[in-house]
Amino acid sequence: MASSKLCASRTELKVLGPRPATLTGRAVRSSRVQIIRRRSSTVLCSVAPNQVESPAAQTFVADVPKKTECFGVFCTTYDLKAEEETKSWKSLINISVSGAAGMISNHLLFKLASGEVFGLDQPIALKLLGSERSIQALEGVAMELEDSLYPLLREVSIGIDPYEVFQDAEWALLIGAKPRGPGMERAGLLDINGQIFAEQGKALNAVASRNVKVIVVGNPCNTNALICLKNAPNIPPKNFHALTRLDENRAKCQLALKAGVFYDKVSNMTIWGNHSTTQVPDFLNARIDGRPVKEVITDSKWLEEEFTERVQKRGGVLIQKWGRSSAASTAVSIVDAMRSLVTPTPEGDWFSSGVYTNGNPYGIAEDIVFSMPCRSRGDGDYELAKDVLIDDFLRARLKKTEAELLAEKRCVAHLTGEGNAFCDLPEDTMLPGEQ
Ligand SMILES: NC(=O)C1=CN([C@@H]2O[C@H](COP(=O)(O)OP(=O)(O)OC[C@H]3O[C@@H](n4cnc5c(N)ncnc54)[C@H](OP(=O)(O)O)[C@@H]3O)[C@@H](O)[C@H]2O)C=CC1
Ligand SMILES: O=C([O-])CC(=O)C(=O)O
Repeated sequence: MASSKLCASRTELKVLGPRPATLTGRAVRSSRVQIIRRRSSTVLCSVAPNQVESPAAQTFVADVPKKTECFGVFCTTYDLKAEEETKSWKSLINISVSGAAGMISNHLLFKLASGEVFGLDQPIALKLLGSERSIQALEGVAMELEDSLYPLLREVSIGIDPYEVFQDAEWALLIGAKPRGPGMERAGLLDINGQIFAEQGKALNAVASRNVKVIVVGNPCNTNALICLKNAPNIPPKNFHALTRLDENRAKCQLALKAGVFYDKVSNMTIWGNHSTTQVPDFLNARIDGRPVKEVITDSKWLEEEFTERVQKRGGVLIQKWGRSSAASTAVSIVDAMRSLVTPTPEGDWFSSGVYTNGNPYGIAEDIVFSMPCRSRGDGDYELAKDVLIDDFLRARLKKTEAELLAEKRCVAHLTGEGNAFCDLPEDTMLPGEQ
């Protein structure tokens, strides 16, 4: 049962729906209870016993609705067990998405709603986070979701307060972030976006499911994920991921092209390190048709130089051609990343994800978010892959991307609760999409 935080105006409280019913064994849900409109601009929130008040809640003054609201057709009350088709469905899961009015989300939300990640017996609720800047656009997104008539999409709500939108989230897909503009140093981007992810980490810590799985997409995603998890001490750090699956997919495609095979023949593809141009696509451990890549592609110079750089800079080349950054393929890779956590990894294979380093077997520095090879039993959790080779070439590359992440970490110490920031980035390295 989705809970709702009762947030009312000082002068008037208008509940447009019935209170939520808690029926043992029956999945009756009512989103309508979440619609509480206010007439005055000063808002006071009365917090239900199991809920936490947003720090900003008492002082918020704006015309934009702050309260997360169910949208249109998704405000109807329904009983998931009432009809034959839905009787066998699993209980609904809550997915919160930030940057929901952005380009990546515009692909991703429709994939989630279609059942691509969780299957055709898994109803979902989408809780969309926007901002005052994007709230109108977000309504447009919600209208398109309405018009798509997805059977599995049972609830959609929109809001601008992470403390509302992340309530009971079982998945949090953190996509919204300020893009790096002309002349902006990476350090500046780290600080601006880091503040967004510190705030969202606090909100997740306060109101999300204790077992929420968090995938950070907004760049610089590794360090944003580190900031987020440090601000969410009540959620296991292992639950946080930085998206490097797009890089993995890009690397598989390049190897397939070079080997003259279809990309489903490429396995064991690790992206190590940072989602930046220091990332390391690992051709030592990857396989083509079950054979080590180096046996199939004997051109070492191509592997060490051209392949590596192509993957590292793929995003930038795409922006040059397309005039905007990868949105569709990023959305696909988010679906891949989620599916990899909820379905068992095929025997002998693995997938890449930026995860918290805490006792890793590869000699990577601890206490950063570093992309590594992972395997899952399909229960949402993962373990690091064993049987991974590391030679001198790979070790040197790992050290470079590790140094970058350690420097990024020092740059955001003020946001992770580790003292004063000291920003000495080794060089102003780029995001994959930057020129
Ligand atoms: N890890 C990966 O593999 C990849 C990561 N990315 C990253 O994903 C993120 C989103 O990309 P995409 O959807 O294309 O981006 P969009 O430009 O479409 O923006 C997404 C959302 O970010 C928020 N945003 C935009 N501008 C600002 C701003 N000036 N300040 C604060 N927030 C802002 C907005 O949400 P709102 O106003 O609602 O807050 C916006 O809807 C970017 O950081 C991008 O670099 C992209 C591709 C791959
Ligand atoms: O730099 C960006 O915004 C895009 C990006 O991460 C990528 O294409 O990998």
